[in-house]
Amino acid sequence: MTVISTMFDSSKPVLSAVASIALMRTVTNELIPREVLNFVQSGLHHVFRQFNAQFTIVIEEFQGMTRNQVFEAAEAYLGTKATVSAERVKATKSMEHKKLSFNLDRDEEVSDVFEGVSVKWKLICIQVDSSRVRHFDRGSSPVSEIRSYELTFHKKHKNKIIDSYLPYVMEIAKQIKQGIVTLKIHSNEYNRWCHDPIKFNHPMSFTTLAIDEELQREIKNDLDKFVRAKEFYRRTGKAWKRGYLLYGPPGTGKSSLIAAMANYLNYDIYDLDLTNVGDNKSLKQLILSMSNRSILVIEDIDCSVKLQNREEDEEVVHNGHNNMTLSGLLNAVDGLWSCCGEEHIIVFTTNHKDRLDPALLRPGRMDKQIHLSYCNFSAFKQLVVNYLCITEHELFEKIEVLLGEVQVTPAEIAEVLTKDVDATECLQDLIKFLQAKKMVQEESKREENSKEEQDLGI
Ligand SMILES: Nc1ncnc2c1ncn2[C@@H]1O[C@H](COP(=O)(O)OP(=O)(O)OP(=O)(O)O)[C@@H](O)[C@H]1O
Ligand SMILES: [Mg+2]
Repeated sequence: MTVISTMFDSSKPVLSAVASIALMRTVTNELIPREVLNFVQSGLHHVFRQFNAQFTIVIEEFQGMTRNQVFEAAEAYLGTKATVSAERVKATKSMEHKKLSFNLDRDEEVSDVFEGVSVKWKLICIQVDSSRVRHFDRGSSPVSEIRSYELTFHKKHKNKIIDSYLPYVMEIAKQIKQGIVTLKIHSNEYNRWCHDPIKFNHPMSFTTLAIDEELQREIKNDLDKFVRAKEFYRRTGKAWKRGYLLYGPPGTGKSSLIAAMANYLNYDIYDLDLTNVGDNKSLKQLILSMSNRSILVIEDIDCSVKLQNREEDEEVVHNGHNNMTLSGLLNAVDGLWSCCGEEHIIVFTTNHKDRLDPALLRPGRMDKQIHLSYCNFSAFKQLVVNYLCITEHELFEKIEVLLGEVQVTPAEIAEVLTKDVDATECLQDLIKFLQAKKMVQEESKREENSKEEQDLGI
């Protein structure tokens, strides 16, 4: 008994351990058969090897004064796991977030499995004298604890964890962040963006947008490719931006498509009113102050300021208070994109593509030109789902024929479909509306033809 108490004498841990091992060896060598001893020893050896085979990555919250992005990502990612496997979590919700979020509490552990590999996360918090802490939390108040995550796993999976798991955590965190942050729409007040952007609550999405199915698929694929192409843009030295020109008659869904794009990508919108911009320098400032992952929208580019005629650029174009030029616009846009800012989409809209200066349409400037046209049957069916909640009706056949003969915008159809609560009555009204429109369009076509014939002297 005396020996055992010496063994655990904490003042002499090394000597005690050596003494106890020697004693145990003597005792066991005499009492336990050699084979059993070998077996036990190899088992213990295996256990120790297993124990030592753990590898730990420490992810500190701050790198100097800036917050470590890996820590932020881990925090968001583990928030989704915490309620499942931790025993104590913290719940938070701020004004700008839609949902509750959960975080690990101090010293809590969460396990995770990635492609068959088990890992363990632990939040370590060390209390420190706040006067000695050199970094600040987001609200700029001194923090009194240093936080870090420890990510532990078997050594043999080191490459997989570093090359695949951590990038996966970063990606998931990004998606989570997108899901909880509400979108904003910024508008310019003369030469600067308003301080208080408005919450962007437009319900339009690619599910409710009534455009041709094929076109919709094409646009979504294009956006997906753009978002995934960071590496491509970096490798090719191109700025990570994409320009869209949306053109078509009023009421065909250009603004609705912009809303659907913003909701799809979770990008803020910067709605730039060019008539409100003083000069080229202010325009450049406005574009430079946009945040990453956002859509710059310039609606009705053909009529917002007098930019159509490039020759006039040589002189300054005066539009009331506006001293802005087309070259100014193009330079601001290209200048920004070639040096700073990431994941920017710019959308110009117009009802009259033919009135635009070719410089605006040059390849590389507008990467994609999207024609939003009159309503076809596939777009009509989407509108009916939106407004009447039906997918089939006996009157559809008749409407399909009429839609092939009449130029009608989704906005016009939407208006008719909201007039009545009864689906059949709405569709009957729509048929009447389309028939009347058909007559008017045929009449004006006849007039046009006879005018042409007169001009040609037939
Ligand atoms: N393709 C569409 N899908 C669903 N709704 C549409 C569509 N097009 C138009 N609408 C309906 O019509 C309204 C007006 O459409 P929107 O403002 O998108 O047209 P626009 O092409 O931007 O017109 P403008 O050229 O006058 O700016 C929308 O609020 C929406 O209710
Ligand atoms: Mg519009």
